[in-house]
Amino acid sequence: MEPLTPPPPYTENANASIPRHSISPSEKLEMVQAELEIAKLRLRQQTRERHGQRRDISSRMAVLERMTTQHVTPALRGSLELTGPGPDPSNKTDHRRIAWNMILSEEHAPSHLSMTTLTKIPLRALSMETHHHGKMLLLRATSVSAMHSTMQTCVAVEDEYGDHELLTIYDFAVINHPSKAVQNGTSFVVKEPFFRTVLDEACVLCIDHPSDILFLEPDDPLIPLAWRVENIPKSPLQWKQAGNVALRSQNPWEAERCYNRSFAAMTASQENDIMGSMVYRNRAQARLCLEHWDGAYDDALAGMQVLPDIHDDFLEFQNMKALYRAGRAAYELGTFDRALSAYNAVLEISPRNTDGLRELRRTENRIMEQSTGINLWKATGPQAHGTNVDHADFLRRTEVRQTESHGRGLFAVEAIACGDIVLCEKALALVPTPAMPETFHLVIPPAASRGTFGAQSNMWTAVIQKVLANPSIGTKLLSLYAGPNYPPLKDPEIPMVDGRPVIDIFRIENIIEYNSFGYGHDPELTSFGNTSLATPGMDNMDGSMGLWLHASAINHSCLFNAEHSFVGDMIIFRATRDIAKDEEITTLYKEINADYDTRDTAFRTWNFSCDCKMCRADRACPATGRRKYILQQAKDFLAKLPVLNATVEPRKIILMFEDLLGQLEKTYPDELYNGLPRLGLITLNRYCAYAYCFSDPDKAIEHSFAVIAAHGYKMKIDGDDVEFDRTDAMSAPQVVDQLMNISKHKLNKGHPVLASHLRDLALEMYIIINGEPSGFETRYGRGREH
Ligand SMILES: C[S@@+](CC[C@H](N)C(=O)[O-])C[C@H]1O[C@@H](n2cnc3c(N)ncnc32)[C@H](O)[C@@H]1O
Repeated sequence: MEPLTPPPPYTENANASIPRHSISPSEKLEMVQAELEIAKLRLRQQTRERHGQRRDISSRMAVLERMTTQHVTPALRGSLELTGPGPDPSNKTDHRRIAWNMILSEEHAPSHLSMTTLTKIPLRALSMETHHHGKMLLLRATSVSAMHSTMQTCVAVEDEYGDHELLTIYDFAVINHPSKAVQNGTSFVVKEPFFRTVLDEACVLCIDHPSDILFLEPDDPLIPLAWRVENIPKSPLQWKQAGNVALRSQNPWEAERCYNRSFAAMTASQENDIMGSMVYRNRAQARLCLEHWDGAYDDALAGMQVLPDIHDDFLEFQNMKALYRAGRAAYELGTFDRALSAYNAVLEISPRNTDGLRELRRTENRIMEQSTGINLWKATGPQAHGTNVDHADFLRRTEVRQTESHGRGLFAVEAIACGDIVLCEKALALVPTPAMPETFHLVIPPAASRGTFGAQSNMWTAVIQKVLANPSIGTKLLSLYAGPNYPPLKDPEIPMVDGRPVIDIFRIENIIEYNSFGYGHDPELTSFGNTSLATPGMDNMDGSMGLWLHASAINHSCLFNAEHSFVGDMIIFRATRDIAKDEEITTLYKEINADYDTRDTAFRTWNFSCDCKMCRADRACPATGRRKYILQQAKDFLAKLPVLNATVEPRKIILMFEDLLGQLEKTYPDELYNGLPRLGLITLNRYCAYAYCFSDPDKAIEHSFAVIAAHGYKMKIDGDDVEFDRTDAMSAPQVVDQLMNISKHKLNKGHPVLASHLRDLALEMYIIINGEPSGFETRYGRGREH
C-alpha cells in the first residue's frame, strides 16, 4: 500500500501554506504601536510648539559636553526611544530585540539647488522645525563621529562664529566610506538646513537626504583660512600616484578621491592627453572596487587612447585594460550587449586573451538567458547558493502597461503555458531580517501611520546606497508606484547637483513599502523543497525581503495566474494556468483568509480592495457574516482538538467536522460561487480527509476531491484520463497533497495509469509553487514504475 500523506499541523488560515508574497510591515508594528502613538503625539506637540522658535543654545550645552568623551551614542540615547524589552546580555538564547525608535522629520524634498546659489547663514540664525530655503551652513566636525546605529551617524559640529551643535546624518550620506565615519576636523556644507525636535532632547540638526551634505576637501577655498588644513600642493601626477598607493593598499574610496583631485589639478589639455587617460583608467578600477559601475564604465571608455599609425604594444595593452574594465562594469549593470562589445574589442586586440575569452563566453550565456530564461535545473546547483547568482533577467515575455482600474500592471506579450516561466529577475536589493538587536530599527516618519521595521529599514539603506553609487538604476526605481502621497514623476531621472545624485529618501521608503516582496519560506513549505533554493543562512528568517524592479509592476488578484519562488537573489514567476497574450499577470500579495473582512483589511495596507470574481461574490453574498461566525467556531473547535482527541470518540469528532462543513457549505450559494473557490471549505475538508484516511479511504478521497474543488479546480476523471480545469482556481501546496493522495489511492485500487496522470499534475503544481522539482520525492516518495 502507498501511504497517504500524513495530517498537516493545525494552521489558522485556510490557506496558510500559500507562500507569503509581500510583507506588510504595518502588521508587525502592532506590538509597539501603542507606545509609538504616544511618542509621536508628544513629538508632534513639541514640534508645533517649537516651530519657528530660535534655537536654544543653552539646552544643547549638556549634550555637547558629553560629546567631549567622544562617545556620542550615550549622549544621544536620551533623544531616542527604546522600544520593547531588550535582550538579556548574559543569556545567549535570549533573542528579544531592541528596536531603536528613530523618528524622522516630516517628509520633505531634498535640496535641488547648487551650493553656488545658496546664501551662507550661521548656526545661531536657525529656527526650529523650519526649512531654511535658499540657505546653507558651513560647518566643521569637532568630534569623531559615532555610529549611533547602523543607520545613523552623529557628530558634534561648529560654525565659523564659534557656535556648536549636534548633527545626525543618515548612513546614506557617507556611502562607501571605509569607516562610514566623519573625521574630526572635516569641513562640509549643509544645504537648506533643517533643525528639528527629537524626543526628550531639545533638537538636533538633521541631514535626511544624502545630497544635502557636501564634504569639502581640506583646502577648499570655501573653508575659512583658520580651518584650512595646509596641503602641500600636489601636481596631477602626484595625486595620481597617491591614488595608486591607496588602490594598492585596498582603499578604493581614498583612491577615487585622489584621482578626482588629480583631474581637478589638470589643465583641459592634460585631461585629454596620456595623463588624463591613465587617471581615467585607474579611477575606473577604483570605481569597480567600490561597485560604482556607472562611473567605472564611463571612466574606462574615457581612458581609451587613440592609437598612432605605428603599432604601439604598450598603448594597445592599456586600451585592452580599459576595455576589460568597461566590460566588467557593463556586465554588473546587466547591460550585456555593452559588455559583449567591450570583450569582443579586447579579443580583437589580443585574440587569445584567456580572461577576455572567459568573460565573453559568460556574457554570451547571459545574453542567451535573456531570450530563453535560465536553466533552473543547472541554477540550483552549488552556484545558486549565495545571494548573488550569476544569471540574467528573463523579462521578454512581459511588459508594463496601463490597466483600466489599478494603475500600471504587467502584461503577457505572448501566450504562456501553465507551468512555464513568466519571468526571472535579479533583485535590486535583498536584505535578511537583522538577527542582532543592534541592527534592528524602527524608523518612523511622524506624519505616517506606519514605520519601517527590521529588514525594511536596512533595505532602505541598501537601495539608497545602490542608487547613489549607480544613478542609472534610479530611473526604473523612481518610476515605481510610491503610494498615494507621491504622484508619479514626469521625469524619473535622478538629477545631479554639485556632482552628486539628488535622491528623495522619503519617496524611496514609500517605494520599498509598496513594492517589496517577502523573501523566505513558510515553515510548511520547507518540506516543499524550497530549502534547496534558499540562500544558506537566509531561510526561515521571517521578514527577509527583496526588491525586484520589473516584477514590482505585478498587481494582486486572489485568482492569481502566477506564483513565485527564489533562486538566490533571483525571483522566478511561473504560470499557474495558461495565460493568454495580452492578459494581465497577477499574483497573491498575501495569504488569503476565507473571511472577506480579514482579507480586505490586509489588502488595505497596500491601499486597495481586491476586485476579483471571488471578492466580488463575497461582497454580494448575504451569508458572509454567518460564514465568519462558523469559521470562528471551526477555529475554536480545531484549537481544542488535542483535548477532544483524548476524550471524545473519533467518529463523533468527524461528525462535528461534517456538521460544521455542512453549515459552511450553505454560506456559498451556487448562483454567486459557481466555478469559484470556496475558501471556507478547505481546512475542514482537509481534516476530514485525514481523519478518514485509515478507517474509510474512499470517504477520505471524497474529501480530498472537495479540498481541490474548494480551491476552484474543476476536476473530472474519465477512465485513465483526468480533466483539470484551472480557470478561476488558486494553486496551493495542499492541492498538491490531495492530488498525491488521490494518485496513491488510485494506485492502491489498481489504476496505475490514472495514478501516474494524477502524480504528473501534482508535480506540475509543485514545480509552479516551488520553482523546481527538488523536494518532491522527499515529500511524496519516488513513485512506482507504472
Ligand atoms: C507593487 S504596486 C503594483 C503596480 C502598480 N499598480 C503601479 O501602478 O505601478 C502595488 C500597488 O498596486 C495597486 N494594486 C495592486 N493590486 C491591485 C488590485 N487588485 N486592485 C487595485 N489596486 C491594486 C495598489 O495601489 C498597490 O499598492
